[in-house]
Amino acid sequence: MGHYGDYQNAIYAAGLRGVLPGVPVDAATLEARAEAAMPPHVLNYVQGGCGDEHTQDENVAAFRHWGMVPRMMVDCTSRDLSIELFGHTYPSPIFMSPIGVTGICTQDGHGDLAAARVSAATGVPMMVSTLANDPMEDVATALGDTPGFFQLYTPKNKELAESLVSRAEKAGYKAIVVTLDTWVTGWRPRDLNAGNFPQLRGAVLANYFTDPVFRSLLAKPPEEDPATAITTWAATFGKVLTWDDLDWLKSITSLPIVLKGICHPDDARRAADHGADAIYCSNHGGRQANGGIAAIDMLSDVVDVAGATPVLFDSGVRSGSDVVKALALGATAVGVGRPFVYGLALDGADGAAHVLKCILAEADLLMAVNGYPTIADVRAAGAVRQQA
Ligand SMILES: Cc1cc2nc3c(=O)[nH]c(=O)nc-3n(C[C@H](O)[C@H](O)[C@H](O)COP(=O)(O)O)c2cc1C
Ligand SMILES: O=C(O)C(=O)c1ccccc1
Repeated sequence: MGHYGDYQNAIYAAGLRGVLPGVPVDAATLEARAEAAMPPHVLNYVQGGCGDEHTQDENVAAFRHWGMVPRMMVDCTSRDLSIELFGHTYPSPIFMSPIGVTGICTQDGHGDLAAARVSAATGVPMMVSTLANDPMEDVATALGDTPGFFQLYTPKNKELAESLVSRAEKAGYKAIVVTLDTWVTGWRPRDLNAGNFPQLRGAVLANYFTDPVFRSLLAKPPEEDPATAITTWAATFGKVLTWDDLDWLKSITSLPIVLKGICHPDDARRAADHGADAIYCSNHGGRQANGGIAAIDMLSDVVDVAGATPVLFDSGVRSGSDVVKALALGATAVGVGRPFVYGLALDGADGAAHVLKCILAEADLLMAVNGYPTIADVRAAGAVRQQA
């Protein structure tokens, strides 16, 4: 079996034939290309965050405070980047974070299906947002043999929540990722200045519009009266969850429950004590609250109290070295967010697959050069240090 790092050889070999990568291999050039190519309202929504975007910038910058320490004289000719999660072995330690507007990031409006095909082709799992342009059942089919996760935005209406969860379970998703930090939208100046919020224009509401419970709340089906369907969506969108709700969530599904948005170690301890199946350390990419600490700077504190409960991580991951650092700080798996969407916008499924392959190639080559043949070695004490 080849290594993820072999993608580097493939790029050089193509170069010898005069074929250059159609989508850049690094995050900065990728983002610049996406800026030039994406429709401004979609770009603003994806690229933007809260307030003056200090937290989202800090998420990226803070990775520089952490440095890997190389080991020598280790046989690294073979690397193993596989991980275990919920009793399943995944070939790579990364996943696609849930991105609610994935659907509108391809010109055909079926970005969720394109991302699912990327997952099928690469084996990188996808977290499918509640906010999708195609119903979760269709996205699940496009995932092929790669396991998928369903990200739940818990509606105020509990029957609707239960319906979404039971559909996810029937469709074959392997976990329910409950997002805790987005029952209300944070203050997003770019979208406010453009007066644009995609959901309020009816984008990415397919999971609601196809849901029998949601439809039963409407006098007329969404196809006949979309405006009322959108208002109904907005009225039921976000339930404030408290710890008591975890028992309810666990009671409505036999799937593992992942709590997304945890940064405080006391919350992580409570999640582990209350039987969450995984903790997802994230600050939503700085899209929900500005002024927050970089998520990566909270990761080891969260891991320290999580005990045997796996900790997933995202927010600011832009490269293979970011992935390895998050693994070294104790993450079980690491989410890639905005970069895969930029790849999708630039070149559809091929572009997004390329972005993920580049991140994996860099991670693999870093482990090779740094003398860490497995993720267990990366997690060994001393692999990463905080630096000024
Ligand atoms: C455009 C966009 C839409 C998002 N939609 C969702 C969503 O539907 N559900 C969710 O849990 N998180 C959502 N997120 C947050 C991501 O899952 C992830 O936490 C974030 O993108 C990490 O930050 P990064 O992309 O800067 O690394 C969204 C993020 C972006 C950029
Ligand atoms: O844009 C987001 O980050 C997101 O996930 C969202 C979804 C619904 C309402 C507000 C934010």
